[in-house]
Amino acid sequence: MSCPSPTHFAVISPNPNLKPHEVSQIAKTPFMSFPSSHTSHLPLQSPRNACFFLCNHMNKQEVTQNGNGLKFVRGKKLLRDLCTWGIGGPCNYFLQVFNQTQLVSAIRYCLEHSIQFIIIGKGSNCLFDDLGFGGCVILNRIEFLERIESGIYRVGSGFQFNRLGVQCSNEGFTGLEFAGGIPGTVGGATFMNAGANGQETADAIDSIEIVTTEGRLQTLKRSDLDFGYRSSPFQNMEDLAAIVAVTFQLNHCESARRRQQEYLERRRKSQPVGERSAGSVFRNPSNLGVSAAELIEKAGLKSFRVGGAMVSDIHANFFINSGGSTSQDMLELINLVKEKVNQKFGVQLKEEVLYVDPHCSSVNPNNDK
Ligand SMILES: NC(=O)C1=CN([C@@H]2O[C@H](COP(=O)(O)OP(=O)(O)OC[C@H]3O[C@@H](n4cnc5c(N)ncnc54)[C@H](OP(=O)(O)O)[C@@H]3O)[C@@H](O)[C@H]2O)C=CC1
Ligand SMILES: C=C(O[C@H]1[C@H](O)[C@@H](CO)O[C@H](OP(=O)(O)OP(=O)(O)OC[C@H]2O[C@@H](n3ccc(=O)[nH]c3=O)[C@H](O)[C@@H]2O)[C@@H]1NC(C)=O)C(=O)O
Repeated sequence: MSCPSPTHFAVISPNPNLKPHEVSQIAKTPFMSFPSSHTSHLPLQSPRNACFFLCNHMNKQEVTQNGNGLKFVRGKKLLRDLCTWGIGGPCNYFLQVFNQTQLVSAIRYCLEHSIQFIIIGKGSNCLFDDLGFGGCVILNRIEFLERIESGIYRVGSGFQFNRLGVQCSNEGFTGLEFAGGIPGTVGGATFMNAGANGQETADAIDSIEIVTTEGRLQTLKRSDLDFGYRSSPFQNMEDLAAIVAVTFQLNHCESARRRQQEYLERRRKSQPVGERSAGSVFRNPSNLGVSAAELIEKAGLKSFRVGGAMVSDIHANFFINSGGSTSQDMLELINLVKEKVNQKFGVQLKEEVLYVDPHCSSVNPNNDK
């Protein structure tokens, strides 16, 4: 399906049966439940209609300002400019927040006006839809870094994770060397429990500050939280609005800097750095002793493509937007690869990337709990 432009949205009639509360309803839908041509399977009262309904109002007002002076850009911001895959249509509301006060204010505004919202960092683990997103995208720019004491860093959730990894390693602390090449934010890495080279984000965390959907601030101790491979309690936390800051506790280590540079070098050789990707598309299957990439390569799928979406010829678990990939191309490629790997090896791959439904919150389809 081609990407409708904002003007295209404007001529589509809203569904007259749709009530405002249905538009803002949070409906978490697993990635895997989307067939490759899901648009043709939608029932009439689907949230996709809700998206048309919202988008139909887009261009009337370009900026909405809330009581605290926050400016929401209306209907103009393209999601493809906010993610590493470079895919995605317009979002109905968009704003950037630079501190906790702005974040809380934005969340309250969305809640009071029944506008569904998502928080994004670098968009390095997201697949947006060509239809865009009918709610509000809040871009996290909370980027402070405080050195509390030796080896203890309190960092804004919008701080670049790779920058943090390089900085801590250069200062002689171990625990985040792997972060050196990860294109996300501290918030995204904590939410996903990002990992590489045998290290994981959660292992370096001391505490996490969050805002709840009621606008309350809470500090959670790492020792009270249950993290797993690419999983965090935040993926299932119903009253989480956003992670605001994370405190890391690291140990001194002479070789941290060298190790960080080695990891980065290894990444440059084994991954398609510089291409438009979202990192690993699938999680590695647990307890099989084989990686998702190996299975995809052995199924003969390196360089396999659907439209502008392509399996990387460098690393088979990286799918590339080789130019002009639509969200549909990428979804179809993901589904085809899953099918073929399942047919050949009887292994059901599970996505690591998150699909942001145009009318729903993004979801992690593979929460292990
Ligand atoms: N190992 C590697 O080489 C790579 C790893 N990655 C992983 O993906 C992560 C993605 O980071 P990033 O690009 O910043 O994330 P994204 O902008 O891609 O956001 C992905 C999702 O994470 C959640 N999220 C992000 N920030 C916050 C926050 N502050 N509070 C609460 N939830 C948040 C949101 O989920 P929701 O909308 O459901 O709330 C969001 O939809 C990386 O840090 C890493 O873990 C990505 C690429 C390569
Ligand atoms: C990129 C991500 O994280 C990466 C992380 O950077 C690397 C490095 O530690 O290890 C994981 O990849 P990975 O398991 O594919 O690691 P690699 O070391 O590249 O490959 C594992 C095995 O697969 C083989 N391999 C790799 C690529 C390929 O095209 N074909 C292939 O057969 C390799 O030879 C190796 O034997 C993380 N991915 C997951 C899903 O766990 C991400 O999360 O987005």
